[in-house]
This record gives sequence, structure tokens and C-alpha cells, in this order.
Amino acid sequence: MTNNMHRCAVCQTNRAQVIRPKNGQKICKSCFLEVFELEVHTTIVENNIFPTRGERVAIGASGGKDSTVLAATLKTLNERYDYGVEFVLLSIDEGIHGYRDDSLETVKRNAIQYEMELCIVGYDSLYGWTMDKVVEKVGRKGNCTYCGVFRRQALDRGAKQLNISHILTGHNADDIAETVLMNFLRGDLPRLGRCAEVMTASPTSTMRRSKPLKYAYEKEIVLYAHYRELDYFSTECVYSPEAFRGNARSLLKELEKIRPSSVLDIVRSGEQLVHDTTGPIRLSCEETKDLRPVGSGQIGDIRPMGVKRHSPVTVPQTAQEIPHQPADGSRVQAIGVCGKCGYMSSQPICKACVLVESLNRSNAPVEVSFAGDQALH
Ligand SMILES: Nc1ncnc2c1ncn2[C@@H]1O[C@H](COP(=O)(O)OP(=O)(O)OP(=O)(O)O)[C@@H](O)[C@H]1O
Repeated sequence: MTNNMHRCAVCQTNRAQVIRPKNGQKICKSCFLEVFELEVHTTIVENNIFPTRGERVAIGASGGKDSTVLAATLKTLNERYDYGVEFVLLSIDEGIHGYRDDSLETVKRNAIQYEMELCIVGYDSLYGWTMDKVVEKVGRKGNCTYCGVFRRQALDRGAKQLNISHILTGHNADDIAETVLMNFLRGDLPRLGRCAEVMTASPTSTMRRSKPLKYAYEKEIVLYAHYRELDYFSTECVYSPEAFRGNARSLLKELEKIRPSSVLDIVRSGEQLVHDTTGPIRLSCEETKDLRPVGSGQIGDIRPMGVKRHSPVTVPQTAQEIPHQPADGSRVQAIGVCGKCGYMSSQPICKACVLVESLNRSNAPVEVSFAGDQALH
């Protein structure tokens, strides 16, 4: 790349070092960092993710690349754009020896590096079960269901302890596209629509949940972490990932090879379906036009592709105020409290308690039917 070197498509000065997977644009390292941050900022602004100055917001921090990049980017953006938000790192210790104990050490360092308070909540103290013990009992198949249900509630409970009602997670575009594919293949349209939203309020929680990295490709997250030399933990969970998600991931990777914009195309399809699930489902080819590279080469012109304006989520204040209307319009759920643990639940007994009861009760492997593999964290 000496004589024929490609110049950065944004600054037109430096040598291009990055080919952006979402649009093929060739840019230099410093423009990449700036564009990545600007796109996350745009997702935040367009979706009104931080409507209230002075709010304390929890970042679900696993020590992995996504949540570490999320924490680092948010610290930068909060200082640059003055959101006036206080971030707290919230980590769930699932009790997985050789995996989570190590990654929590990373989160502890991150808390110092980013000057954020850290709160760690363990499955052991909440449920009396670590994932190591769960796997000992139920085996590796299906253990992700327990982990997904427990983690979702554990994050809620941790946030509640901190008097926080808004949790951010590091789900990226690839995670969301996988979940959209899984729900599509299962024919689960209501869940499909919900999983593609940037902000959600669920029938079983008074928490808001947001995914500011929703439009960020996994590859760019890794690159961002690399260029900023972020301290993150990169080992996969020692228990095998949910099989169907693995299939969806392979399918997505194959599609991405043929058509790099597939990841965002699928995310966008999920967004379309959430608006259309009450009527006939239409996917227009016109939609994909928005995925062409945008901008005339100026940083200020670059917008996250596929970002649409959403109205801010209204957060219910009390359990009684939450009449949940599922996207399929099939039934209305109201929140009460779990008869076992007293934590909020749309059922007489919450899912976590049903699972704990079955673990405590039987010696036989426990049959589970919850969709705990839905990246419900
Ligand atoms: N143990 C945990 N404690 C707190 N938050 C968690 C935990 N596990 C997952 N999360 C949150 O859920 C998001 C998605 O988690 P997932 O298990 O899919 O991991 P991932 O895609 O590898 O993300 P990461 O790289 O942040 O670990 C994470 O980015 C994080 O915000």
C-alpha cells in the first residue's frame, strides 16, 4: 500500500486501514474510532435512550468485548456530549468456575479504569444454585435456559438494589440478527419483533432495557476494543452454547460472506415486523436501499445505517401500572408478585422460582420449556 495506498474515505488524508463490514468503506484508524462512537451516539439520540439528566443507569458488565466496549464508549460519549448520566457496572456472577470468576476480575479492573461503581450479584445467593451445580444436575443440554432466565432476573434485582430502573446491555447487531433468525425460523413473530427493539419494557419487569450497540457489527466492536487497547476477557463460556443459536450464527456468517449488509438487513427486517405483526407481514425490497453507504465523506454526515426514529418507551412506575399488550395482541398480562420470592412476575410463580423448585425437587433431569435462549439478559 505504498504508491497505490488507499486514502481514508472520510478524512481523505490518512492511509485507510479498515474496510467497514457494513458498507465496504475504507477508512483510517482515527476516523474509524470517531465514526464508531458517532454511530453509537446517534443510536442514543435518535432513540432518546437517556431522557433524564442525573439518572443512574446500569451497564450489564460481563467483562467480555461487547459490554467492555459499551462501557468505554459510553464513558467517552458522556464526557463528549454531556448526557449527564451516571453509569454503574452491574455484573452477574453465574458461578461458572474458570470462566466467570476470571471475567469478573476484568470487570473489577474496568470499574477502576472507567471510574464507575461496580455491583456484583451472584446466582448462588439469589437462587442457591451456581451454574456449575445446575450443569452437574441437568447436564449441558438445556443449561442455557436456566442461565438466561436467572440472569435476566438477576440483572433486574441487582439494578433494583442500586435503585436503578434502566439497564444497558452490550447486544450487538450480530446478536440481534441471530435472535431475529431464530425467532423467524420458529415462527415466533411477537418475540421476533420485540428482540429487534432498541429499548424494551417487558411484562415481567419494571426495568427499561436498552441496547446502544444494536447497530454495531461484532467485527467493528472487536476492532474498536483492539485500537483502544481495552482490557477485556475473551474466553467463551465453558458450557456449550445453545445449539439452535449456534446454527443461526453459522447461517448468519454464511450470509454475511455473500452479502456483508445481511446482518443489518436482518435487524431491519425484525424492526419492520414489530410494526406489522398486527396486520399482514410485508417486507419491502425498498427498505434495503437505506443500507447503502451514506455520507459524502464528512464525519458529520455519517449516520448508523438502518436507524429509525422510535418514540421513547414510557416506563411504568409500579407493578399495577403495567398492562402489557403483547405484540400479537393475544392477551394482556398484568404484573403482580411471585408467590415464592416476592419479586415481580406476570405469573403466580416467576420463571426463576419454577426452575429453582424443579432443581430442588427432583433428582431427574428437569424439563424446561422457557425460551431462555433469547439473549434475554
Ligand atoms: N454475567 C453478566 N453480568 C452482567 N451482564 C451480562 C452478563 N452476561 C451477559 N451480560 C450482558 O448481556 C450482553 C449480552 O451477553 P452475551 O452472553 O450474549 O455475551 P456477549 O455477546 O459475549 O457479550 P460480552 O462480550 O459483553 O460478554 C452483554 O454484553 C452484557 O451487557
